[in-house]
Amino acid sequence: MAHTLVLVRHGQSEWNKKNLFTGWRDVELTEQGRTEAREAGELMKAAGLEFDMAFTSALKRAQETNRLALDALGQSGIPVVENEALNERDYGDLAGLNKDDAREKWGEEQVHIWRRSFDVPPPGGESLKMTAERVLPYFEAEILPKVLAGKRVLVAAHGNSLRALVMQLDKLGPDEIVEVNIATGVPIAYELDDNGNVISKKVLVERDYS
Ligand SMILES: O=C(O)[C@@H](CO)OP(=O)(O)O
Repeated sequence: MAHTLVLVRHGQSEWNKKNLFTGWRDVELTEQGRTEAREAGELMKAAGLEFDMAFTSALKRAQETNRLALDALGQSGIPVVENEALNERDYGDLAGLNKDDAREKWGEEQVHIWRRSFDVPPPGGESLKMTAERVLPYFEAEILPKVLAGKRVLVAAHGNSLRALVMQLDKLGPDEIVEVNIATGVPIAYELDDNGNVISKKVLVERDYS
């Protein structure tokens, strides 16, 4: 039997729009972000997807995306579990800084290492590896067992918490995940087998990363 697991990153946030490092800062969606969230719901509906439950982070940009997508799907009544294990990676001292200003100050290469290396944390923050070390145990303990028990599950979260999940599901190494970017509001629909291995993966829309 094929099990349904769909990942969706939140829609554009106020700080995505302003090009600021965000991390655990609890910023709002923009109007465009709300539209992206509704469109994600419509895309999932058009793909024939339905859910029994949803997981989201403790941050409102993911929670609102989840809510708007489920509304658009006509599934706003399903149980939703919120947990900070699914939060964006903590950007530490970079949170609130402009990404272009940071490149000017520390150089293109250093900022790229902080943003996309696997195990180099930004100052005072979390690397992708550290993020994965809290996302994956939560996934294994709380999400995957529900999926394998037959629940169709939506996970609405963040660029880097979802990269950790994609790394695990797609069996990517540290050198491969650094190339993966997950755009706002894009549903990634997986079918898993009874052992949690991926049978199929569909990215429901192409969108540029921001
Ligand atoms: O600022 C952030 O929290 C993240 C996601 O928007 O940025 P990055 O593109 O560096 O992963």
